[in-house]
Amino acid sequence: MRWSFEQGIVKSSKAVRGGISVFFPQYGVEQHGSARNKNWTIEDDAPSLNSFDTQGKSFVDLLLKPSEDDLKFWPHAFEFRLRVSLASDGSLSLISRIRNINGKPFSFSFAYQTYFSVSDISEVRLEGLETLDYRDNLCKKELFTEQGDAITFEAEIDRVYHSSPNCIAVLDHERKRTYLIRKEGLPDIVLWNPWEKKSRAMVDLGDTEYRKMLCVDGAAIEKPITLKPGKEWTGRVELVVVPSTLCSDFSPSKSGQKRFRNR
Ligand SMILES: O=P(O)(O)OC[C@H]1O[C@@H](O)[C@H](O)[C@@H](O)[C@@H]1O
Repeated sequence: MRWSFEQGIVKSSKAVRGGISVFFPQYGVEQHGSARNKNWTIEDDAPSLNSFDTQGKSFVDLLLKPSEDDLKFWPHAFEFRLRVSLASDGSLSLISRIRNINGKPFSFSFAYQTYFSVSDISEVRLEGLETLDYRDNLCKKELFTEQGDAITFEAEIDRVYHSSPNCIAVLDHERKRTYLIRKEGLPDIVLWNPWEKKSRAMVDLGDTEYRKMLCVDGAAIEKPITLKPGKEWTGRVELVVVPSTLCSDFSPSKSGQKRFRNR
């Protein structure tokens, strides 16, 4: 499901290109926040979650707390718990819980930067973002409105779509498979593909690897989340792969009305 770089560079202080990265506490600033470059600890006795998030799944609980040095750059104490779960049907879930353990409120933006592996970017169609407003990072974050058609890809793209439905579909015609992205607490979707020219300038991306990937990120960016002291925010994403034949009656707008768990 997930795309990973072929000839990238792995350094502990630098995010790996591919897979899923967590952007926190600031999307678009200083490498999208430091969370993705940190060493997380495994938490054996994480505070419990709804039983739906555990049943029939293998999972690991991770914990991130800011160090003294981190607090010099972003002076807000927090506990960030991340549960990564794999269900027997192959679906992958990430549940982030961020708690303010500060004396004062703080605000943050967030994204699960998710690299999907595709047969070829020209074979991909994305459904669920039709007619939505988006900010185009390639046009000074200007606001535009998407047309009524599913999105296809012919050039570099770097956009943040607002108020998106809770289910988005990425259809890969050649592989005849569809990725479903179900999310909760994450109103925005980031779409990113660097295309050819930018790929050539990136040291951790092969010159033609952009054709084999598409980033579709569940996110909270346009309206940052504000957390009062002691409060906790939760943002979930679930990634499912299904044969495209099973998706013929798929409608993101209908699915978006449903709660994440009522599928
Ligand atoms: O190279 P990075 O830090 O992983 O970021 C890749 C891209 O991530 C996307 O989410 C951003 O919208 C882009 O602007 C950015 O270029």
